[in-house]
Amino acid sequence: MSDDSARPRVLIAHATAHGSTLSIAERVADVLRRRGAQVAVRPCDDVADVHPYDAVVLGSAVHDMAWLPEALDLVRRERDALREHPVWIFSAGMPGALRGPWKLLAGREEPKVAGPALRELRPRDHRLFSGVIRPEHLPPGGRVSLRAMGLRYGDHRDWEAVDDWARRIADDLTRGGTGD
Ligand SMILES: Cc1cc2nc3c(=O)[nH]c(=O)nc-3n(C[C@H](O)[C@H](O)[C@H](O)COP(=O)(O)O)c2cc1C
Repeated sequence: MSDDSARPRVLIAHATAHGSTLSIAERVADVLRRRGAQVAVRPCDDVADVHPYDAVVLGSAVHDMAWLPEALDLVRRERDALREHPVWIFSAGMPGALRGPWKLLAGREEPKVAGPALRELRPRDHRLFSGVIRPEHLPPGGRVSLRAMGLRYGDHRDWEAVDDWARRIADDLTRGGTGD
């Protein structure tokens, strides 16, 4: 697609504490750009207005079963405008770091962590991706409880899962899924 007016403008807003949510946002952006979209990747705090965009992808790291405050602020601030847009949301957590019975937690966590965004924005889809978790990210108390859960520290990002999700978004946009 060479005519810019025909290329969907997509905002990918993210909230990150240690960078893995941003890396997922950038990966989604790469896929969408390859599929012809014009993509801006911005921290949630820097998003003043979503009106210039045709579609929005919103992602946050998960701390203590909830999105980071700056992502929740964006949902509150831009709720009405976001509801006029097709929105996809993702969370970056640690399902891939859990073992054994604790893995079951991940399925239960998925709808809970993005609760306010799911309720307020009615997104087309939500994914909980695995990010990166290192001991130095956690307070000492958190390290103790996560050790008890058999947490595996490390980089658990699943790029194939991220690419697959981004391709689905691109397919939806190509089918005219911008709601126009
Ligand atoms: C203080 C703290 C609390 C966390 N709490 C959760 C949680 O409740 N559920 C979860 O799935 N992941 C949790 N995580 C894991 C992070 O969400 C995960 O490492 C994510 O990739 C971090 O994204 P970021 O690198 O963009 O900050 C927590 C991480 C930290 C540092």
